[in-house]
Amino acid sequence: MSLSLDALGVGYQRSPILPPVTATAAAGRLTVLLGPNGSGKSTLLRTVAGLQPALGGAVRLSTAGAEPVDVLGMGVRDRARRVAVVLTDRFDGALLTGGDLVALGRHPHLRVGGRLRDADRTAIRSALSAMHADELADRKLVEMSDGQRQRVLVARALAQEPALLLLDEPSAFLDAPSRIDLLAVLADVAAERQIPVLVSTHDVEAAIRTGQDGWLIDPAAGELGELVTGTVAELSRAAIGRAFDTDRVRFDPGDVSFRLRSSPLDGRSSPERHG
Ligand SMILES: Nc1ncnc2c1ncn2[C@@H]1O[C@H](COP(=O)(O)OP(=O)(O)OP(=O)(O)O)[C@@H](O)[C@H]1O
Repeated sequence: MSLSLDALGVGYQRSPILPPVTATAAAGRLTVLLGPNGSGKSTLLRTVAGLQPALGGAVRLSTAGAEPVDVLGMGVRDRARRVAVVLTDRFDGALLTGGDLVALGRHPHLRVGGRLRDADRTAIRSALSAMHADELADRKLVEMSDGQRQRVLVARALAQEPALLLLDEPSAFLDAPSRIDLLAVLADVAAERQIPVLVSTHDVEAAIRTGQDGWLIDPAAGELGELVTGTVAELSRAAIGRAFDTDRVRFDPGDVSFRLRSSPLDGRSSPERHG
């Protein structure tokens, strides 16, 4: 199952914020969506997910040997079965347990009456396990760290058993090691489930270390910006710098990090210890 955008029109009130987007995200691979603040990552993801109207074009899911299906033309219930979305909004359900929350992911698959069956319980367990969150099944959300809560939110999306997983900035509240770890787990999920996983992130360094393919929005290219695609290694060589560099900060592809053009740390040898 791969995702392809065909001249997808992205914008608000009929005004595009990007040129028509044509790109693919392969099954089994983690595709990271990168771009500076305000470049259009969330708007693009929301449009792919069908959460806001496309200004034109198509979003298709293709499986080898079968006709591609048009995501934007699907009914709401059908789309909920195939496309899972994790957004940045804080989840308001603090008294639910992790298991309760993940069970909500089964909702599109339940029959009238909404009782969980064995297959649903298996999907819930497998989603928690894929996110290394088995021990959170009985813990209340209010008693979880941001990182634990994020894993359970992603597990809820996996419990949908989607053909496509979309995540908007899932690592926003996480520390640096947890950000890398979450992206690495998402790469495993893509490989194990053989689905495309498309994730937007501000953490370019973690994305390059863990992602496989990238979609990069370069807002300075052309009138409306440009979407550049490639492997993360290809993007990091020049395109990341073109999109993100400023007068004061530049991306160093050699050690995959942003640096001040003149750093106050230049010439300092090691931290001083006190006490
Ligand atoms: N509801 C809206 N109506 C009109 N324009 C909007 C709306 N929401 C966002 N925009 C504009 O669309 C552009 C892209 O915003 P978007 O939130 O998609 O960018 P982003 O790359 O996700 O940003 P960030 O990295 O800061 O989260 C911005 O210029 C923004 O001002």
